[in-house]
Amino acid sequence: MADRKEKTFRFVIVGGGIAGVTCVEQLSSQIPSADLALITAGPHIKAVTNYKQVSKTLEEFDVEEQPSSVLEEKFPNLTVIHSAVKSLDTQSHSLETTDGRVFGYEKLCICGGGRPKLLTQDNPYVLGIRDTDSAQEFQKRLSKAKRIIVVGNGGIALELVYEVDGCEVIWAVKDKAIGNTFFDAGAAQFLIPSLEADKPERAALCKRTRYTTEEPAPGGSQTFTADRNARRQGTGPTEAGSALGPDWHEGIVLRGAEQGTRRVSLEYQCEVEQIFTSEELLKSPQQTLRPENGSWPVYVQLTNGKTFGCDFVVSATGVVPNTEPFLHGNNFALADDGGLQVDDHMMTSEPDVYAAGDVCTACWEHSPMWQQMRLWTQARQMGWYTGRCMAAHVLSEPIELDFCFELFSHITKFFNYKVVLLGKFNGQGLGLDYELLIRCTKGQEYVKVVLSGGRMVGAVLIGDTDLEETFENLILNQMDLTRYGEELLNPNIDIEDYFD
Ligand SMILES: Cc1cc2nc3c(=O)[nH]c(=O)nc-3n(C[C@H](O)[C@H](O)[C@H](O)COP(=O)(O)OP(=O)(O)OC[C@H]3O[C@@H](n4cnc5c(N)ncnc54)[C@H](O)[C@@H]3O)c2cc1C
Ligand SMILES: NC(=O)C1=CN([C@@H]2O[C@H](COP(=O)(O)OP(=O)(O)OC[C@H]3O[C@@H](n4cnc5c(N)ncnc54)[C@H](O)[C@@H]3O)[C@@H](O)[C@H]2O)C=CC1
Repeated sequence: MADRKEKTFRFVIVGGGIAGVTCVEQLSSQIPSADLALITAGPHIKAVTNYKQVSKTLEEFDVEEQPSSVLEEKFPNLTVIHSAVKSLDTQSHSLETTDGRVFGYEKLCICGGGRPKLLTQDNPYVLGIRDTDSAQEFQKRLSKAKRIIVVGNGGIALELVYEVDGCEVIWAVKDKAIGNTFFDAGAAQFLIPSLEADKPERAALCKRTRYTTEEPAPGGSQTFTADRNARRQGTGPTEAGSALGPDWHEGIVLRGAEQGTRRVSLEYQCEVEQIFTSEELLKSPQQTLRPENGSWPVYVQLTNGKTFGCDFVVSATGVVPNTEPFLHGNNFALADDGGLQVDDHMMTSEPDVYAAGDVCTACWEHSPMWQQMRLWTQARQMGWYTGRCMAAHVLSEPIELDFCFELFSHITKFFNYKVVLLGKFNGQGLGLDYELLIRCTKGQEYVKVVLSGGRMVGAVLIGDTDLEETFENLILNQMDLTRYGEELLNPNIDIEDYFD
């Protein structure tokens, strides 16, 4: 491959998602004279706009899908190559794209993102949602559907069950409570009534730039219904490749074939046993497959013994890092979750190769209050820090792990509530060595504080609590809070004044 090199760049970044684009921006601003290439499979790039540092570690921003020319105009030394990398040879420092071109690099950063970890591959009735194309396919299939089954209990499932109208949703979760990747059973209990309530009108909700697509008890159950008439319009361009993100569903119509009602039925503590089509059902001995009445294109048998028919299944069961084209013939160390292992300078195990965002796994010794989650904010932070590391290395300057990796922090929205997560918000890694303080006002706020050895190590804030900055400080400064006891969450005390 080496002798076919068309050009050698000082820096090559693979992937036009948030991690890759932020890395490009950082490198270009630190070393404007450097020859730099962004190689990306998708036709558009994702750029961070309206970035706002909310507090020391909390950040908010919008994301815009942009033509790559915007980036090239901003950084004259940047070349954007729209093709997928199909192979990499770290020895000769070269890579080949699917259109047959070979490029060399001095330093490479892999930001290839992740792909949905589907329940099963190649089943046309099982969909995952990752990028604009898959969201569009979901929307198209939903518009003809009367019932779908959503499997998974993380971010995508939480968003879908709340947003989908005009279609019955059966939501199968492995756990005892909803939203296990983001919060505990108490918070789940606080949020559940929202599934019964009407959604606020759309216009009042939209805060960010939207993604747009073209219109086209073990075994226990719970059912929630709500009427809603809000309608949304969907127009605009399509793209393939980068992950969706905050508010992706606000620009598209998530409506099934029926009118009016949202109906979510929850199946707790169960997994998918098998998925079979109506033809397979007819061939099966009656005792094995016993779905409820009705005729459906596909049936799902759950481990709680129930079988449901539906139009299709959404597998919202996490992501796997997109490492495939980079591994063959190279010696990348992989983490247990399949991500490219990176050290505290975002370097992989191969020389001159860095990685950032969903594709990598942070393998340095983490700060006691930080953990990796494959989130938009972390993709931006990693892309930014990797750009700084790459620049520091070529300039022979020292660089230390960035402060953003001191404390895990995430702002998002579920069921139309603001949700802030800080530190070890679910007592992650603490075993039994922690206590919880909880304050909850139905329909208004849920505040949970995780204390270990009398010090605050994490928090979940749902609703407009206005506590995030104070709690962030208390976690960062590790003040002994023993003497304050439950007063810490006394709603009659202005906690900010308390700690001044
Ligand atoms: C439906 C959905 C909702 C989400 N909501 C939120 C949210 O509310 N908040 C939040 O924080 N996070 C959210 N996330 C997660 C967030 O979007 C991702 O963590 C983040 O975008 C990852 O960014 P990335 O740059 O690492 O990867 P990606 O955005 O996946 O970008 C990867 C890039 O690499 C390119 N690529 C891949 N393979 C190759 C190759 N071989 N050659 C060349 N280019 C290649 C792709 O085209 C793409 O441009 C959501 C994710 C999804 C799917
Ligand atoms: N508001 C936010 O911050 C949002 C973030 N995201 C991010 O996007 C990415 C993709 O989202 P998700 O697919 O929801 O991933 P996720 O990692 O958030 O959740 C995956 C869920 O699937 C469950 N699961 C895994 N395998 C399963 C199986 N075989 N059967 C049943 N359940 C299984 C897990 O227990 C977990 O509840 C994640 O990185 C997520 O953090 C997505 C939507 C919103």
